[in-house]
Amino acid sequence: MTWCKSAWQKAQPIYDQIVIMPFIKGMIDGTLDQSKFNFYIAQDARYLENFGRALALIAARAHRKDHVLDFIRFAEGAIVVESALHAGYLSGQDGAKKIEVSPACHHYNSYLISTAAIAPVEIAMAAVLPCFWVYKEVGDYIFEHQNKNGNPYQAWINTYSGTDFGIVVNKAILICDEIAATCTPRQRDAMTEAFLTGCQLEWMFWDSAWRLEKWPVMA
Ligand SMILES: Cc1ncc(CN)c(N)n1
Repeated sequence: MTWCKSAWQKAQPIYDQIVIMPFIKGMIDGTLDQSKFNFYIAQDARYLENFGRALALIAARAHRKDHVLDFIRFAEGAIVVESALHAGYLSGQDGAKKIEVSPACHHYNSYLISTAAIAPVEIAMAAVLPCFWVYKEVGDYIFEHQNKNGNPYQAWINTYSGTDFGIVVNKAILICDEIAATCTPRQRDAMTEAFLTGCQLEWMFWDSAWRLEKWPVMA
């Protein structure tokens, strides 16, 4: 079995919990409270900047030249394409850009940047894989089950269930399998651990938006 298939099998319980989250159910039927979605999208704009920087760091550290180019393109996709989707949603929000980064977003950003900067590069690649793969699976799931009648979250659903994003995700999966095939069992285990941490952080990100998460103590 490929590393990716085995890692996804281990992540399946987390994925199963993601698709039943109230936030995801609200996107499926289009009833998600607008304030929760606005919170999510404003946090996600801050996340995407850091995700893009993490991908650029991995590009700089990748051993293979084709992987350097792939990660440069991934970084561009996060900063240009995904951010454009967010800009569309954010344009209607007053002062959304001034929002304070939530604890979950802060934690996820720090994990991505520190792992991309100093972890062995195969672990860094595994750590960012859920950012691609979980979103594709969740996007497809929402697309299949969605209420299409005036769903306000249609642009989001179309982006993450779309074929363009699917091509990028398949590439990220392929790269991780190529790298894992050159690793020792111990290195592959460390990749799996990083992948599972990323999946948990994806769950936490949606959960934090549902709760409009605040810091327990204010500055
Ligand atoms: C938190 C999160 N994770 C992943 C994605 C998809 N790149 C996203 N937009 N936001």
